[in-house]
Amino acid sequence: MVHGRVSRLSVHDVRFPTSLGGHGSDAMHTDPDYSAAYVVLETDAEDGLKGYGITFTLGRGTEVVVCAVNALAPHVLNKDLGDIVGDFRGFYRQLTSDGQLRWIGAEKGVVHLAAAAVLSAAWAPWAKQEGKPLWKLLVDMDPQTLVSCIDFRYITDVLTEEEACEILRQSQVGKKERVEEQMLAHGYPAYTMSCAWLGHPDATLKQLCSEALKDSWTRFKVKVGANLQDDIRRCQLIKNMIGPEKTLMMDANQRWDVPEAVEWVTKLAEFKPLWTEEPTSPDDILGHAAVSKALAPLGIGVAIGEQCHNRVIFKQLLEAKALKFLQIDSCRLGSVNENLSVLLMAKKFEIRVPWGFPVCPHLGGVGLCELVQHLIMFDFISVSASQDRMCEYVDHLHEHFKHPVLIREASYMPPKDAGYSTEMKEDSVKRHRYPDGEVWKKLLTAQGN
Ligand SMILES: C[C@H](O)[C@@H](O)[C@@H](O)[C@H](O)C(=O)O
Ligand SMILES: [Mg+2]
Repeated sequence: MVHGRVSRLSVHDVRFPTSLGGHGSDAMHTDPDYSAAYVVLETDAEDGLKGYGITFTLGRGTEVVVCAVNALAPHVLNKDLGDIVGDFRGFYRQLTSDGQLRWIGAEKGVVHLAAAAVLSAAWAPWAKQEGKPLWKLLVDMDPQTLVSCIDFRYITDVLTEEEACEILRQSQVGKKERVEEQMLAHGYPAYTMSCAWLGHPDATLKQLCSEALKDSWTRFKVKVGANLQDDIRRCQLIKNMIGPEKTLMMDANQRWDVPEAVEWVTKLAEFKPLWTEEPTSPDDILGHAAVSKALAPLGIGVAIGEQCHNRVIFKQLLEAKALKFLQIDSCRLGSVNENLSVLLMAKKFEIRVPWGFPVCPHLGGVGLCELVQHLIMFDFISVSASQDRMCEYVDHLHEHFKHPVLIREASYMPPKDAGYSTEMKEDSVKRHRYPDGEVWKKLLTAQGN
């Protein structure tokens, strides 16, 4: 079991100027600078153990998340990591139920993003001291211990602790084969979002798409939603390049009202997208149900999740059959703890619909690929055992991580290094710290700031 008392919490505002190249841009987030509130927990453990946690942001506003992390610090400081992970449910509850801070949450928005980073910073050393990558730590954990990390508050009407344990027990069958014959041999299938950000001109889109085809990618997502004529032109362009056999998905990032979403996507139906992502506000469960119902006859599913605050929203989306593809996000939800509850709920709800709510996580951001890869490995091996899932991939900023993702033949290969892959390179953090890192000093001076 992990040990070491948390002696210091530091949190860094780390930003990458991705907006300069239009990378990461969509119909609502036109100039994202992929950024992170990066948490480092130092301990008094003799091995010099540190915990690294990350939450993804878009540039401005990272300083607000940094503030929220600092506000949560008293819940972590001077605690023994063994006590934290030994009662992970209690620690999750403590962070998310702070009697004053919960008023500006609770379990949503900035404080929840901050809680996710702190929780991840506690998961990372646990895996590290056990000498396992996080996915393996989860896969090897006995069901009782695993569910003891989950806060079931607000979801016991659809998933109890006993049911969650039962799901995990049942999926013991075939686990060894899923690890060895599937994940270690072939990895977890992925799709690429890197070619078709909204701010990419057509020439860039073409070039990136042809490179992706050469690299064996068979599934592509394109940003839509700002201008219908542009969408038609860009979808046509991609479809011409990838051909009818390869898969296309569309992502509107909450741009439309409900009727507008149905009308707009119907006009793009000729490109046969597998899904339309975030057609409208992520808070509008019934709106998504209406869009799902209207688009089902066209064979287009609804995907949503990257801005769904917490497990309660997912519970409702599942109950209302408002989505077809469920997109967890390792930082939007309360780290591994809350993601586990959503994975298990998706499994529980599987029997309600013929398509079974495939979990296809969100990864468009810095560090998300590094984190979520652990969750999908665990999901496939210990929960879903389902072959018809895929995970997003974006080809940005991996070089800043100590243990970057490894993609082979358009699949995520299981990470081998012990830990949660959350640690960034010291030099990258130093150079990209906002506003005093060398990269920003130069940029801000050039902009006359
Ligand atoms: C601002 C971000 O890049 C988003 O556009 C991105 O996360 C996106 O929605 C995605 O699905 O990858
Ligand atoms: Mg998206």
